[in-house]
Amino acid sequence: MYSVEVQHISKSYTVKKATTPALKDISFAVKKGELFGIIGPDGAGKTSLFRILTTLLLADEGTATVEGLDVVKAYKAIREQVGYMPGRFSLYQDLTVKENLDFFATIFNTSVEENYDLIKDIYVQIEPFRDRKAGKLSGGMKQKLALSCALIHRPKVLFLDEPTTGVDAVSRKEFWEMLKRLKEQGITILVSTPYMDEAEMCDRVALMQNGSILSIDTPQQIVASFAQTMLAVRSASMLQLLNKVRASSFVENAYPSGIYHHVILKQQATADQLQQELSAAAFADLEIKKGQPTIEDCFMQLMRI
Ligand SMILES: Nc1ncnc2c1ncn2[C@@H]1O[C@H](COP(=O)(O)OP(=O)(O)OP(=O)(O)O)[C@@H](O)[C@H]1O
Repeated sequence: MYSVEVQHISKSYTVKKATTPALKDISFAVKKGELFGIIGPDGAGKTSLFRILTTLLLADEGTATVEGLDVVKAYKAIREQVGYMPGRFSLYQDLTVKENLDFFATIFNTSVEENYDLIKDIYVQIEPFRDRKAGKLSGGMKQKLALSCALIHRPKVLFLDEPTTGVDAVSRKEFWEMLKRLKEQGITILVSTPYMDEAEMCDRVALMQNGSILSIDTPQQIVASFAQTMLAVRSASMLQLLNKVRASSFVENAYPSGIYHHVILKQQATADQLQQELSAAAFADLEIKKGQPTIEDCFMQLMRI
C-alpha cells in the first residue's frame, strides 16, 4: 500500500497572459514509512507539487491520493492526516515558541501534552527559549519549532518543503537525524531540497527539473547507473584548465566540483587521450585521476538529456 500516489499531474500558472508550466505530467508513488526526497533547483516545481498534495492548490490535470484519499474530493480528511512545513517561515513571529505550539495544537483539536512523546526529541532543544518570540529565533531554532508545529497533531505523512535552506551545516545534520528518528516511528516523509548531498539521507529520491522528474530511485542505484567515464582534474590555473577541457573533442561535459573539475568523457574517448592533450598544453601541477560520481554528477548528466 502506498502512502502517496501521484498520476499524471500537470500544473501551469498564467500571469498577464504568460503561462509558466510548473509541473509536467508527473507520476510517482511513495511507500508507507518511506523517507522520500524531491531534489531539484529553484523553480523545479517542488513547492507546487507539495501544495497540491497538501490540498492547498488544485492541479490542472491528473490525480493524486494521500493515505488512499483523493486530494480534491477528500481534502478535509487529508488535512487531518498530513503535516506541512512550507519553505518560507510559517510560524507566527509575534507569538512565543510555546504560544505557537499551543496554537497549532488547538487548531487540530489536540494538546501539546497529548503528543509530547512525538515532538519531545525536537522540542527539548527549543524549550529553553519557550518564552521567546518566534521572530527572534535563529534559523535552526525556527526550523525546529516549525517541525514541532507540523508534527503536533501526529500526522501520518509529513511534507517538508526545503526545510534546510538557509540553515547552517550543523543544524542541517541534526535535522536529518531528527527525520530518521521520525521515520522509525512509521511516519511517511516527503522532503524537498536543492542540496544534492542530502539525497543520500533518503530511502529514494526523485530528481526534478523544470517541472519534470528526470529519475526516481535509491541514491545508491542512481549513482550506480552512471554509465560514462568521469575524471577529476586540477592544475595551478583552474580557469584555463576548464576552458581547455571544455574545448576538447574527447569531452562531453566539464564543470567545477570542489577543488577539482569533473570531466565526463565522450563514449569512445579514453582517459589517456585527454591526458596526452592536457600534458601537451603544459599545465603547471596538472593532476588527472578517475572521479567517483556523486548524485550531483548524475543530475548534471540527466539534465543534459
Ligand atoms: N503563484 C505563481 N504564479 C506564477 N508562477 C508561479 C507561481 N508559483 C510558482 N510559479 C512558477 O512555477 C515554477 C515552479 O515553481 P515552484 O515554486 O513550484 O518550484 P520550486 O522547485 O519549489 O522552486 P522554489 O524553491 O524557487 O520555490 C517556477 O517557474 C515559478 O516561477
